[in-house]
Amino acid sequence: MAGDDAIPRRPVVWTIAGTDSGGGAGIHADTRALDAFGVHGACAVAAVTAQHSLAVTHVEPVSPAVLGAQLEALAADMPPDAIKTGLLASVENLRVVVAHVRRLRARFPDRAVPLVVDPVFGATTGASFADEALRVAYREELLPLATLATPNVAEARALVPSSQLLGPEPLARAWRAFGARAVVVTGGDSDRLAEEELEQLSTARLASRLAEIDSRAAWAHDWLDAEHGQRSRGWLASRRIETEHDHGTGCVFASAAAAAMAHGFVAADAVVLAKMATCEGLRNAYAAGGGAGPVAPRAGFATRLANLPVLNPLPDADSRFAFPAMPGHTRGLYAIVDSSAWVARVLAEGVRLVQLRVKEVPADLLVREIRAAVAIARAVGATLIVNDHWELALELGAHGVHLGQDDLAGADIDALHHAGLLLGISTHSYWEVCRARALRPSYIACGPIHATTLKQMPWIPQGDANLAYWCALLHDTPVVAIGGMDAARARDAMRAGAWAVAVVGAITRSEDPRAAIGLLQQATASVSRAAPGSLPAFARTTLDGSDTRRLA
Ligand SMILES: Cc1ncc(COP(=O)(O)OP(=O)(O)O)c(N)n1
Ligand SMILES: Cc1ncsc1CCOP(=O)(O)O
Repeated sequence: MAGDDAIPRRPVVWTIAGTDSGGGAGIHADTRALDAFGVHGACAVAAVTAQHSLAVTHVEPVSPAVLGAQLEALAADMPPDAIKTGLLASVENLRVVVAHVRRLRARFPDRAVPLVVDPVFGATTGASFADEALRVAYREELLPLATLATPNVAEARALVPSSQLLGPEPLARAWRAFGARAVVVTGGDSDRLAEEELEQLSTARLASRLAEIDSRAAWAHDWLDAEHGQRSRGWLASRRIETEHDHGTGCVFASAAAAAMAHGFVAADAVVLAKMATCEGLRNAYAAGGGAGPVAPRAGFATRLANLPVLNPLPDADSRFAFPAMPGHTRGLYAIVDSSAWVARVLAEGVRLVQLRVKEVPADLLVREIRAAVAIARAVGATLIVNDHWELALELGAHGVHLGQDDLAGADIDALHHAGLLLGISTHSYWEVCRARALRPSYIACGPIHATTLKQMPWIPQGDANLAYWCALLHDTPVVAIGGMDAARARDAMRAGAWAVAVVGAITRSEDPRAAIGLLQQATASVSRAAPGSLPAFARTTLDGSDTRRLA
C-alpha cells in the first residue's frame, strides 16, 4: 500500500537478536528502546531463550534458514537505516548476518547502513551463550563490519588474548584493531582494588585510594573511542541511578545507539543519546518476577539534563572546575572581531561583550593587539574574551578565553580556572557538549546555527529548533548562538533562549558596521524567550552519519 504523504516515514532499525520469555532483555528490551527514539523496530529472531528474571533455563539458536528467511523478508520491503545485533548463538547465524550486511551495503552504496554489534556471550544470570568458535567468528567476521561495538569489560576481554588485567582503554583499542569503527566499553568503572595493588599500597595511600573508588562508584563510566573526522575518546560518566532493576541494560544501550544512527547520528553522538536513553530506562525500571526487572526507556529521555553524561579524559566525573558566571551586562550582542582597532569600534557603539579572534599574525603583533584590546575594554567596563591564545589572555589580563574543541587538550584549564577567567567552549554536537560540560564553562557556544561563510565547517547548520533544544536542555549554562547571524536571525536566537548571539561577518563585512551593530543591538536587547512550545525530543544531527562519504 502506498504511504500517506502526511505521515512521515520512520527510520527502520532491524534488531537481530534473541527472544526473552521473561520480556526483560533481548528483542523485548530492544523494541522498548527503539520506540523511545521514534524509529520503527523490525526484528529477526536469531535464538529463542527460556528465561525469567533469575535464570536462563534454555537457549536454542534458530536454524540459519529461519534467520535468513526473516532477513530476506525484511530486505524486500523495509531495508534498514541501521542494524543492531544481539544474541546470535551460532557461528552459522553470525555468517547469515555477515552475508546480509554485505549484501545491503552493496545494494545501498550511498548510505552507510550502520551496524551496531552488541556481543552477547553470556547472561548476567550466569548462562554462557558463546563457545570459542563463535568468539573467533565475532572477531574475524562480524566486527570488521561494525560501525559501533558495545561490549562490557568482560565481553571485551573475551576476544582479546591475555587481557585479564586490561582496562577499557586498551580493550577498546584492541576492538578497533579488529575492525570496529567505534567502540564503547560499557561498565568500565568496576574500579575494585586488585589484590596486587592492595599489597603494594601504603596505609596512607590506601585511604585515599578507597575514597577515590568510593566517589567513582557514584558514577557509571563507559569508555568511548570513536572517529569521524575528529577523534572522540574519553570516559562518558553519568550519575549512577540506584535501582536493582537493570535487566536488559546492554540491549537497551546498543539498540538506542542503533536508533540514533538510524536518525543519522555518528557513533560518538549516538552513544551519548544511548546513555541518556539508558539512564531514563533505569529511572523508569520496574519489578517483574523475583529478580532484576526490566529497564524501560521512554520518549523524552533527551530533554532531561540529569541524563546528559559528561565526557572526560579521566574517570573523575565530578568536575573540579566551575568557571565564573557571565556578568549580566554581557547578555545580547557578542561581537567577534580580529583587531584591537575593531574592538575600539564596536565598543564605541555600546557593545559590551567582544571577542578578539586573531589568526596567524606574528607573535609580537599578537601581544600588542591583545594588550591594546584589554586596555580598551577595561576602560569602558566591557568584557573582552580572547580566542585560542589562552596563555596570552592570562598574562595580559583579558576577562576570558574562548576555546574550540581542538584547543581543549592543549590548554591549562587549571590555570584558567585558578585565575578566575571566564571560559567559553565551542560545541557542534552531543559529544562535544558533553566534553564542554565536564569543565563547567561560563558559556557553551552552539553552532553553526546558520550556514557561515567565515570558514569551512563539516557541520550541518543546526537551525533554531536545535538552538531552542540546547537552550532548554542546558538550562544551567548560558548558551551563545553563532553562525550566519544577522539582525532577524539574532532576534530568533534570543527568542530560542540564547544568552548572547555571536556575530562576525554581519559586523566586520558590513558596508555600514555602525548601522549593522545598531540593528543587531536592537534585535538582541530585551527580547523575551518564546514559551517552549514544541521543542524537539532531541537535537537534529549535525554530522550526517548515514553519509558514507563523510565517514570514509
Ligand atoms: C562565541 C564563539 N563561538 C564559537 C567560536 C568558534 O571557536 P573555534 O571552534 O575555536 O573556532 P575558531 O574561532 O578558532 O575558528 C568562537 N570563536 N566564538
Ligand atoms: C567561528 C564560527 N564557529 C561557528 S560558526 C562560526 C563563524 C561565525 O561567523 P559569521 O557570524 O560570519 O557566520
